[in-house]
Amino acid sequence: MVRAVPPADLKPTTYAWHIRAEDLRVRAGRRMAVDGLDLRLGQGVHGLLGPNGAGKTTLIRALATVLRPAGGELEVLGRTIDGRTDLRALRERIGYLPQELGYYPRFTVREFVEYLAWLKKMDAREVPGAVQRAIERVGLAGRADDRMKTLSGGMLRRAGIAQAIVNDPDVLLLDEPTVGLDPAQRLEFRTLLRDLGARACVLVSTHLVEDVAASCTNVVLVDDGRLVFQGTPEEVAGLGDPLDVGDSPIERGYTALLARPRPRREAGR
Ligand SMILES: Nc1ncnc2c1ncn2[C@@H]1O[C@H](COP(=O)(O)OP(=O)(O)OP(=O)(O)O)[C@@H](O)[C@H]1O
Repeated sequence: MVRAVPPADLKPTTYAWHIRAEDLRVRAGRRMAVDGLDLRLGQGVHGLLGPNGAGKTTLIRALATVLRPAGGELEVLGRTIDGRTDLRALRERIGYLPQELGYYPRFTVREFVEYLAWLKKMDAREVPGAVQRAIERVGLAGRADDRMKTLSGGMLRRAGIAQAIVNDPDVLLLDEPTVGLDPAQRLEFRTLLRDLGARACVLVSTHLVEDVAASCTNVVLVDDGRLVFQGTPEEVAGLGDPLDVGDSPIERGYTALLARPRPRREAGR
């Protein structure tokens, strides 16, 4: 059967921002976990910070087109994310590491990354080389032909990062990628992030404020489903004072930002 391609999918898309959200609302279960969020992100590495339950995972799932917005506007690579847009072509240009990675335990690392490359409709001739490169970039070349079920937690995280980057995405969404990585791997991951951010828009959620200081060009702080602050790590570091809780200037700045009084929500929102 020949599928009619909607005209919007044939049009070349131009966009000012890789990600643009206006008054975005996204439900997680029955809760409006993202509730009135405005955000504009371009190329670079954006560190997504916020306390537990702030809405980071829900935001990332909406950007990955897993969750559909309940209100407001969301555009990724110039495509509107709503119930009407065909998202297939867009998904092929997004890399996504979910907080909880699903995989077949009997797949090898190579098969796992190949499978995801296939789902992203990569050109079959390019797949073997792209898979090998992605596995090398996350430092798993020595385990490429081992089954997923034999990997440690940190190695699984790295396999997850490999599948997210295999298609050289324009938007890369990484939900807590450094969980389980040992200190040497975290340092290598910072270098990888900087490298990826040189051409793509990378959004990486983490609780490790120090990682953001070391590898991100931009800090995005959310709390209670809304954007609280967006700026450089240096700006965050400049906001703290010695009495704020934290072991480093950026940690103290982060604490100070979260403690700032914020406008109340309107009734009914
Ligand atoms: N499936 C769900 N059903 C109901 N509530 C949910 C569901 N998923 C998330 N929530 C709620 O939505 C809010 C935002 O959750 P989310 O996981 O997006 O936050 P987060 O910033 O990623 O948190 P963490 O740092 O703990 O991972 C929280 O109050 C959470 O309890």
